[in-house]
Amino acid sequence: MDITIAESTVAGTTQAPPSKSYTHRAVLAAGYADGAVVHDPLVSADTKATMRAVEAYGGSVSLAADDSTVEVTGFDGRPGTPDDVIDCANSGTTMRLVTATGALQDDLAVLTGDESLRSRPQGPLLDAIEQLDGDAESTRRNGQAPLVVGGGIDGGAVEIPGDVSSQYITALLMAGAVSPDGIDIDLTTELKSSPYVDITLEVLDAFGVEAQKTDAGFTVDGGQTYAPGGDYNVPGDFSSMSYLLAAGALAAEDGLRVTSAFPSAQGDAAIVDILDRMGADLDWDEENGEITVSQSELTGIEVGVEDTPDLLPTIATLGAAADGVTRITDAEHVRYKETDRVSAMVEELTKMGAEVEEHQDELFVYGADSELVGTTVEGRADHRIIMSLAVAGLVADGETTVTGAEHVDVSFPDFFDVLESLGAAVGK
Ligand SMILES: O=C(O)C1=C[C@@H](OP(=O)(O)O)[C@@H](O)[C@H](O)C1
Ligand SMILES: C=C(OP(=O)(O)O)C(=O)O
Repeated sequence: MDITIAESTVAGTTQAPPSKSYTHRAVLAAGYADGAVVHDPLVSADTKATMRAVEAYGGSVSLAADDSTVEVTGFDGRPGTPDDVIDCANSGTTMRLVTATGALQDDLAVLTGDESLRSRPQGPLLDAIEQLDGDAESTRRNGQAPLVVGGGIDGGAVEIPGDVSSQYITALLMAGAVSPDGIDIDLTTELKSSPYVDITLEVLDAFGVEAQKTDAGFTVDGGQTYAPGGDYNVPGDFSSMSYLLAAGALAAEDGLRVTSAFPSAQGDAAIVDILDRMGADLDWDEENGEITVSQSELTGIEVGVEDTPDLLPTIATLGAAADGVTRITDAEHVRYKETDRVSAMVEELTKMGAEVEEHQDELFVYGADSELVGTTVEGRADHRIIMSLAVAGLVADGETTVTGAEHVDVSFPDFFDVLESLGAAVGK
């Protein structure tokens, strides 16, 4: 489905969607427990993949008709052998987290996903499972899915790089807690995306599971039980909020208010500081979870995205509409996402008339001396590329067409309805 956005303004109040990262973890933690009710879950293509995986390992998942809760009956620390292949669809988080679950059962589990997911790196996690004497294979022996895992790991010590994906660490911590011996993780390189491990520690703590940072990495004791029968509330998603706030900073002449913006472990809350540094007129009422932002003259800044990879597309769009140079550094791991998002943003913003320069781990966006121009841009079946380009479309001259817009269902299924309800000129 192609979507067109014409140059337009936004105004009003909107609620941020629930956090994808917290929903994945809460649903899986409930699976590791004997069950829990997750309130305000994100119901999206990616989180549904995690729900399917919990069912494949022997849990059951029941979503309220209005999506307000998901009731999980867990497999209580002992995943069963799946009856069928687990389809993780487009979700890296699902694949990584439930690969480690699969290593806990004695038989074999097979995990696959869509073309994008089958091109993403899984090798370091497979190596880690092998270090724990589990079975872990890439069927094509290229470190990518389809994967086959099993072997009933007991736990132990692993060495793993930290600069490919933090999701490997999350996966090992969540599974390690119910392994007999626990898992000690020694990071062989610097950890990127580290706030996502903080989110994991926060969710584990809420389920009564202890895991810690160590000098070398992280550790989790084995033989723990995920607390049964609890209720878990999912906070709003700051990565999703970044598109709304960027839309506000670029196109809300009369201001835009975003609710469900309470502080949490999410690194992507950095979008508030980034917009502030770029000169946006913005206020975060942390107590009431509300951010207000108005259209502002933005200036380019330098931002490192080592902890906030999912913000790169949003920042690139903001940079293209700002004056001066925006330099986005520490971005190499952003190439391992649904698409290579560094190249994707360079190529698509260039089509819109922006001047962008790509390096292996950074990118320079030279602020628009002339206005961005509407044209057809490829969404590349990547939700974050689609949403960022749609926001750029709000300030581009004429009409911008974004291809494959239905892929926003991965993290923000009603993104275009929300944009339209705020007054943007969206054509479906
Ligand atoms: O654990 C998570 O919920 C996530 C971790 C990050 O990935 P990496 O750790 O692979 O950078 C992030 O990009 C992804 O959208 C969600
Ligand atoms: C990279 C992302 O998610 P995942 O790794 O779960 O596919 C994302 O949501 O931007």
